[in-house]
Amino acid sequence: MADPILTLSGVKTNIAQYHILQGVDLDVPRGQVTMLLGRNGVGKTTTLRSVIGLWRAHEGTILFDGEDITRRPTPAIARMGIGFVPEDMGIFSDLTVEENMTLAAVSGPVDSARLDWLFSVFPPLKTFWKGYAGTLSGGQKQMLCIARAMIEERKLYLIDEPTKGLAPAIISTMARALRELKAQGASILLVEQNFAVARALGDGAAVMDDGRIIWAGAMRELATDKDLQERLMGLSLEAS
Ligand SMILES: Nc1ncnc2c1ncn2[C@@H]1O[C@H](COP(=O)(O)OP(=O)(O)OP(=O)(O)O)[C@@H](O)[C@H]1O
Repeated sequence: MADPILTLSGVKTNIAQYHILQGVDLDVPRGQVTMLLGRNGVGKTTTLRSVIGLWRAHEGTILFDGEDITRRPTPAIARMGIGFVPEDMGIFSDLTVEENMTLAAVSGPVDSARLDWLFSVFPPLKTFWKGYAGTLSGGQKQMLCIARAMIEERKLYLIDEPTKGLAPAIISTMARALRELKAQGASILLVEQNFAVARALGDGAAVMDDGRIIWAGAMRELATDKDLQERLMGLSLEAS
């Protein structure tokens, strides 16, 4: 692949005594949306957390934009241009939406043009700007979580199950936001269980099983091949 933005080679990550990642090889192309798929518990979240340094890979290498980030501390990795949206959202309930967003802008004051763009994609953030994040609905909290990662331009976004438990209208809002992010030139690695969303947004897909990538290719190839889906994930994604 020509010059991927992120490359994992033979990444092994242990959590306590468990060998969770058992040699992950993955290329994330520049300017594309790559879907990380697979059954529950196969290591998708652990892969994202290993990239950003919240778990430490004990073997293998992780290259971001040509630089080895395998042993760098998380803040240094983030500063190089990686935004991370964790599955548990990680917002501050006791702070306002404004305070949550301001804290997320680590390199200086919030850029007003970027904020206007985020308000246009996530209108409730403008409506509840002075409200406490803890009082937002589940969907609004997820918008805030993603908007925090987007408040500054990043080269790569790692996003863990952004549509989990959300209503269809909010899923559409999320999808639009991610499309706009990609249109701005960002690369995205997205864990997504909702295959309709994965198919609509993904350029490429990588499927994990048991701590390894067992298939990688074009999303359209996976989306049109039910046998492949069943073989890779043991179920028809069309049905999910
Ligand atoms: N803090 C932890 N302590 C012990 N085991 C953990 C911990 N976090 C994750 N694991 C285990 O690591 C394995 C991979 O988990 P991970 O969250 O990466 O999977 P996943 O593919 O993202 O699954 P899901 O779709 O359910 O989030 C699972 O067996 C899980 O139980």
